[in-house]
Amino acid sequence: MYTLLSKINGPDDLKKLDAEELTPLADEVRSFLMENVAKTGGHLASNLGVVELSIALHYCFNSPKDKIVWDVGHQAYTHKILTGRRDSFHTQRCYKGISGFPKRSESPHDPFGAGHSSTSISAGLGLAVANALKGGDARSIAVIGDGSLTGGMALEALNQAGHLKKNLIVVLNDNEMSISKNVGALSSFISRKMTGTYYRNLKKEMEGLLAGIPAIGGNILHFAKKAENSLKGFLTPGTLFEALGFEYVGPIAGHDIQSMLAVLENVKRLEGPILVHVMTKKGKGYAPAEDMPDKFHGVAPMKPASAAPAKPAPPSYTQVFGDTLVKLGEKDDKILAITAAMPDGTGLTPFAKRFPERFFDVGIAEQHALTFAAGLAVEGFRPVAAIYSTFTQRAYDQVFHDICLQKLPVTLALDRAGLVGDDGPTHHGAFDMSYLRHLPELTVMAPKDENELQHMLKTAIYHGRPISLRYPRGAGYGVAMDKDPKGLEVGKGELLVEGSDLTLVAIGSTVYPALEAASMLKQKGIFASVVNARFVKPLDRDLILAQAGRTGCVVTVEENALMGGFGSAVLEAVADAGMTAVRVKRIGIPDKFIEQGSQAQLRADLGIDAAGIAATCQAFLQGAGSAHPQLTVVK
Ligand SMILES: Cc1ncc(C[n+]2csc(CCOP(=O)(O)OP(=O)(O)O)c2C)c(N)n1
Ligand SMILES: CC(=O)[C@@H](O)[C@H](O)COP(=O)(O)O
Ligand SMILES: [Mg+2]
Repeated sequence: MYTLLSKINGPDDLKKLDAEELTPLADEVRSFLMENVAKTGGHLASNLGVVELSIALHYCFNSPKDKIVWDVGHQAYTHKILTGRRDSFHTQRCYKGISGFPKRSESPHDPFGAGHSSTSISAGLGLAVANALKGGDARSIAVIGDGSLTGGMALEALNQAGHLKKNLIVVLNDNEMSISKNVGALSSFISRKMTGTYYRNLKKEMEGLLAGIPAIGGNILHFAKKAENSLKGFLTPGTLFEALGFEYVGPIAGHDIQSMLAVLENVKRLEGPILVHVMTKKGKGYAPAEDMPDKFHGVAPMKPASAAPAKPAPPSYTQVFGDTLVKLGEKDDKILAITAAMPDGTGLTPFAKRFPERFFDVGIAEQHALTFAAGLAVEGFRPVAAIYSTFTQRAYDQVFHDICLQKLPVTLALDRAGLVGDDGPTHHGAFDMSYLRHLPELTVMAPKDENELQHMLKTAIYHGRPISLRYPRGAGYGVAMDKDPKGLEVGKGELLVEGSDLTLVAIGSTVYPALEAASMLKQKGIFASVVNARFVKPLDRDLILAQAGRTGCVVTVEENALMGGFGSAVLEAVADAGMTAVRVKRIGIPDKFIEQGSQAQLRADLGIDAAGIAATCQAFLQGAGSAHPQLTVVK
């Protein structure tokens, strides 16, 4: 079935093929991709769109000597398949399998890791400058999508690259899509149709018009033809990139391998910064993905036809967030919603449809998103910025400098907080409770379930000061939802169970597992109190310290880094209160990066599931340390 692909164990094998064999190879790669992603899940449409481009790049350049850096890297499956990972590709994004993104530790053909967008040009430039400093002749190629080009870092890198004039090739993969339709002035400019049929029709009309002018028409037409290049240069994306010091090449057809080979062979011989503009179709080769590239950006593993129909899952935290925001938005037109290129992922699409004038997709621009929100808040609006926890790390200074320092009422809705699963270490929302709780003026909270999420969202929007709430990827518990969201008392937790032997203090996604652990412990004659802390800051010290004083033994649980996280806040409270007799044990994410795997598997590995919590409590009570082995270290 994969007669050509089976011969390729690296780029050197690829180069042994005749150029004419590359198109049938692309067909095989496409089938291989579909077959495997159907089993593992993953990023489909983006990868289908760059099969030919990936083959052309590896046919023309010499990886690993030449450095091919993929932006985000979610579209690097063909790159991986061609660089010695064909036979391990079935493990991509799986527990202990290969990563779904480029990873230096995985292959010499991955010169730079990725997962977060807009880093490839900076990294590619760094590699290029290093190569020049070493007197090398390797080429550095950054492959960036039109969506990722809307990230500020990309523009910062273009700016420096154009200035330095080092040998750097930027391949712009323009499919006019981010996850959803790409947005922004830059996107429409770089994909303008002046280079397509519209330009050709315009040219034909102009020629007819000029030729029709008596006597002098012929001369003017001759002049116009000579001026055409500058007209085309003026009207096409080249203008922008050439103004930044790049040689602009394109746009070229990104599914025509032969023409790409011709262009890339020429580009190889050019010096200085070059931008090759490649037009591709996201989802190419699979009609449903071509028609709905947003829906097929990320796909779950397909259930075998024989599998019993899955019972309907409870609404996800994301859905509850989105629906609650619409409900609150109906009553208050000061509520505005902001996303950084992820309307679907953050659940804001219903709000966008209902209130289009109060919804803003800023592109992959988290820093801008938060300062834009701060500007809106200055004028009395109630902006809600919905950004994944991990991507909010991009905008830490904006939270401090623009929101907290100015005490502005911006709501940070951090989705995908905690362990996200198959996307692995680049995407786990492992740090937000740590990187936010030390900022003055900011309230930090996390709901125990989807019903408490709706109440926390209302609490946040009407809090009138900087505030963040974080919630996990995936379904809620299917708990009964109160009819309307109601405000909570800020800084107040709740005592769920009272016990005498130890106090379990949990927050967010670890509250229900803590309750379950308490039941397990009760079977063993150990009676634990369970506190739903609700707030990392301000912590409900009265409640927690009262329970700590009663039992003398506290175990905290969080789906966040232990370093500076929620447990640290409890430790500080106990120490500040001088309660030297109270023993505290913290359960959470140790000082390591956590690899990919299912959320359930990773929670079990970390001991933040019910069984792990119960085991640690029992061991702690009996004076031992944690009952859980250390995590494998991510190399
Ligand atoms: C900093 C950051 N924000 C958001 C994301 C989520 N994300 C992953 S891919 C993507 C869209 C990328 O669009 P583009 O670069 O055009 O690639 P395509 O999928 O079209 O090939 C987004 C928003 C991310 N990976 N990193
Ligand atoms: C590559 C990328 O960053 C996004 O596609 C991300 O994988 C989406 O994550 P969710 O599947 O949790 O929305
Ligand atoms: Mg794109």
